[in-house]
Amino acid sequence: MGLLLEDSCLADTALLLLTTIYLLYWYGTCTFDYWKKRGVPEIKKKVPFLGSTADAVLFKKQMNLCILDAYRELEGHRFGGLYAMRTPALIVRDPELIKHIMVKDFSSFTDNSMHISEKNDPMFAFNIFAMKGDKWKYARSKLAPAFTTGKIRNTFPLILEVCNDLKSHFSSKIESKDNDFEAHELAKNFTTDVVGSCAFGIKCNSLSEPDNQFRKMGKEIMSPSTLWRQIEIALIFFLPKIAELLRVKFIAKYIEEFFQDLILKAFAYREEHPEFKRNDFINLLMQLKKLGEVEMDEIDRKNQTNDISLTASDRGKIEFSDVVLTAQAVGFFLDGFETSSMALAFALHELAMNPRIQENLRDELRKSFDPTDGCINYDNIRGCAYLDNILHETLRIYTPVGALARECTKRYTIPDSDVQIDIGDIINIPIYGLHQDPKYFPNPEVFNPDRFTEEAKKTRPAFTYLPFGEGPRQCIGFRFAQAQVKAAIATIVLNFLLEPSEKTEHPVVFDERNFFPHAKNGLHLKISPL
Ligand code: HEM
Repeated sequence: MGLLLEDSCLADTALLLLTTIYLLYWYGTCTFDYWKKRGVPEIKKKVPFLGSTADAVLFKKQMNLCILDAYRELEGHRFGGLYAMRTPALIVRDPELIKHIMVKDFSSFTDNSMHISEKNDPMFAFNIFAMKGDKWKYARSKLAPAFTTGKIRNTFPLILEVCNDLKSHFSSKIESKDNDFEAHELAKNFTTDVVGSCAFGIKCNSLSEPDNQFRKMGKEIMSPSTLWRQIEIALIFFLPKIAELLRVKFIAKYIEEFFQDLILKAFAYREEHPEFKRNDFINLLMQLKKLGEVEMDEIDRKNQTNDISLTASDRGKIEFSDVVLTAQAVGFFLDGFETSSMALAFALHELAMNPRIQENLRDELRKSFDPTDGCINYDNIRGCAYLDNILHETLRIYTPVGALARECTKRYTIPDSDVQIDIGDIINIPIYGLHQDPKYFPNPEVFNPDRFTEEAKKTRPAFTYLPFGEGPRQCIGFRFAQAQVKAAIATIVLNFLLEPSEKTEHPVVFDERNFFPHAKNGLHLKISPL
């Protein structure tokens, strides 16, 4: 009798276990026929729960390389399906179709696929990258005048101050015969100081004191130090509904408070001292707070770009409260910090690996800058075509944002097909795949800035080179990013010789544990006097 009871208990447990396994398996795979049902070709790899992104989620491959695999597998197709974990996404390969999605038919794809709660995580939710629909349009139209050529020109002297610190930093290293440096760490310290000065109005000296509080807080946002924070951030990106339910925040409370405090103190000081003038982002945020808009000068008006003229209705009107304003300054970390640091670090790496390119750049810089006043200024740096090409080629090979995920906001039929895209469907723009396609960039692994001469650009289709995205949602900070990265490169190349060190690894091996393309073993270089 006892044995019989035990047997039936075991059978019940086994049945329960099998049912649970079956249900879990069903849940982990039930979306995997989405593209097949629509007659869309798709990526073969579909791991339960992890979909086509299993290699990235399991840290087997860096995200950009996963994007490249998917892009290559769909060779010969204009578009195809993949599964970002369980979520179906349509990867679009055809540049003409990409143009439709990003520009011509933008009204069907106005949002990035990101769901962040304003209540729970305001500093991330009010970053315009995460904002949606009319609210995004309103915020973007109000913030765009803060990023014009004229505004960057005004801010440029602050960037140059940090460049001078960079020069002194290297000079004292050379003096003390410590010629080796890790380019990514250096670039992060440089970018932190630029963000501190230009966006928060403070001097943080991360180049000489890399352990300062501002640097530490910036680090916490983008590279959380504890495993628990890493899990929380993975939840926000991969399981946003659960993250919201658990009230997980991307910007942790203590970080939020730190930056909020800095901004409020800066506002208070400037209100008490109206004679204090500084051409930084705080100044522009204060205009937004007081006047409801950022003032535009004659040059801004003359060069009015698409994004400034974006007409926003009052339907999306938001109040530029202290939290919303702080979120814009924190955006320099969220959107601009990793991206710009990577661009600078990899550019230095390639210049060290390519002495002829470095020498040509030095020639161009020497001709462009007047050595008597020793001054780099915004206009002559913008006029350096070769420097521009070097930055573009760096962003092609080491694309910081390897793919974009847009959400369909209005039902759409793909031109020249009968495939319907429904509201909520995700569109993936495989930027890194395009940048590595030999059809557009022959010998894609070779660093060759001449791909970006005016003549060379004419030989390939538009929408095949997209490091800053395109259309109304294009990177709002692209001019600022280029200004700071170019100023740092020019400062270094004009004053020092860059060379590989004994520890340099080339080609770079990407760290599979990092969402962004980081060098697994660092970017070790050597600096010497000229
Ligand atoms: C090399 C550096 C940078 C790269 C490669 C980069 C790249 C990008 C890309 C690919 C996008 C998405 C564009 C799209 O959806 O079409 C983007 C958006 C954005 N970027 Fe950047 N970025 C850089 C630096 C910066 C900087 C310095 C800022 C300063 C605040 C910034 C602020 C933003 C913002 C706010 C958005 C969202 C725009 C919107 O959705 O309306 N970025 N960036």
